[in-house]
Amino acid sequence: MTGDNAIEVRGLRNQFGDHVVHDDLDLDLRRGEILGVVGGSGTGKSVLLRSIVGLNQTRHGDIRVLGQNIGSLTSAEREALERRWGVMFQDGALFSSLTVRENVEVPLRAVRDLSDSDRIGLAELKVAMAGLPPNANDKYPSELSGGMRKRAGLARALALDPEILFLDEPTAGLDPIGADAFDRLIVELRDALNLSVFLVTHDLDTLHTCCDRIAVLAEKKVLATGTMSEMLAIDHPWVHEYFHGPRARAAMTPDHEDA
Ligand SMILES: Nc1ncnc2c1ncn2[C@@H]1O[C@H](COP(=O)(O)OP(=O)(O)OP(=O)(O)O)[C@@H](O)[C@H]1O
Repeated sequence: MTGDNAIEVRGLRNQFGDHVVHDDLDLDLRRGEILGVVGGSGTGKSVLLRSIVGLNQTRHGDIRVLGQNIGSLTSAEREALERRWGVMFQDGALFSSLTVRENVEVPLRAVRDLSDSDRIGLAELKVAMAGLPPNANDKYPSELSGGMRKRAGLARALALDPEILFLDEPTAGLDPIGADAFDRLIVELRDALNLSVFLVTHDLDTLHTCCDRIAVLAEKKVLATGTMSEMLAIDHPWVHEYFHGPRARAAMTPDHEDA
């Protein structure tokens, strides 16, 4: 593990029955970068995210997060490490019976010696940082638009001042203007909070707007990592189709970037 990497995955194998999803997969997330993780449907992007945050039992391979091997932690060490990352799942994964502020308060309740008023104040701060108006605090998830629910999920992921932010398809289902605003927010938050961001996406615009590097999942491993211009030079059928196809060309046009 080098000090420059927030996450190091080595030799990861994930298998469900006889279906091998990952085989000998290596991946690094450098500190302070936004890494876009892309790949065809079913290539195991979500399984990879879930393996790193310990929601998927991995039989083979090493996963080190912030210098610690997640396979060999005591439950107290694991709990302490979990407080150093935040996860925003695709659907926001909010508790429907809690308001937005109460949802963000959930992880804060694990912090000892935090008074009720400080907890509420911190939760409201995170809601504002995620770009929601003050009146969103008292709303229930069912009263929010899809984009607002994603921002509420983001606020909860930021609750404990994480060092690493995991985002699973953050712009899926958003209209282009909402998606663009969300992409810019991710970059602003990374810059302001010095986050390292692991971002699973299908969205080429997000790759252009946000990501410092891209990791392509194919053939059960990370087939390539690099910048967008490095991706454009890769001679692999899926990679070429993805980065040179009609949607890629649209995402790269200057008019589109200025929109
Ligand atoms: N708990 C599980 N049990 C059995 N198979 C699973 C489980 N979780 C994931 N899989 C399988 O692992 C493969 C990878 O799933 P995953 O959701 O990671 O793909 P993905 O790359 O995120 O796809 P998409 O882009 O469509 O969201 C799929 O074939 C899926 O059916």
